[in-house]
Amino acid sequence: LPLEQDMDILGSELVTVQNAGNAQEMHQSLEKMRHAAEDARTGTPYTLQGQAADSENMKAYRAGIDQLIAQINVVDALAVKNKLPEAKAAAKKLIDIRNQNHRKFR
Ligand code: HEM
Repeated sequence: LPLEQDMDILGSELVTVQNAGNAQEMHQSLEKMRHAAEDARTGTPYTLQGQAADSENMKAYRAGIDQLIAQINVVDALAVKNKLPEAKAAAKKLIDIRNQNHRKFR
């Protein structure tokens, strides 16, 4: 998918994660977020168009996506243990990671 579409999926699924009424619902949205992030990892932001795939900026972009995937995995590990409040607390870090990376790459 185009990067914007992956980002739209991240955005709508993040809302579901934050408002999930049970851990299973949260888990399903986190799987969709992980899938969208993995696809976004293969894309190029508009701000970096024309830069080589192995440029420092593109490496930094993929490192930001990897940081997001790592935190998705932290949240999901809590969700599959049915620790909903802890998972929601850990999901707040997803927003910090989004904001930091949007400042750099969006
Ligand atoms: C949960 C985390 C995130 C959410 C909810 C999110 C959400 C969004 C949304 C809604 C957009 C606008 C898409 C549109 O124009 O339709 C966007 C754009 C963008 N985001 Fe994210 N984002 C997240 C994490 C990240 C991360 C980690 C990065 C980079 C490492 C990133 C890079 C970008 C870029 C570059 C754009 C502009 C689109 C482009 O250049 O093609 N985002 N994001």
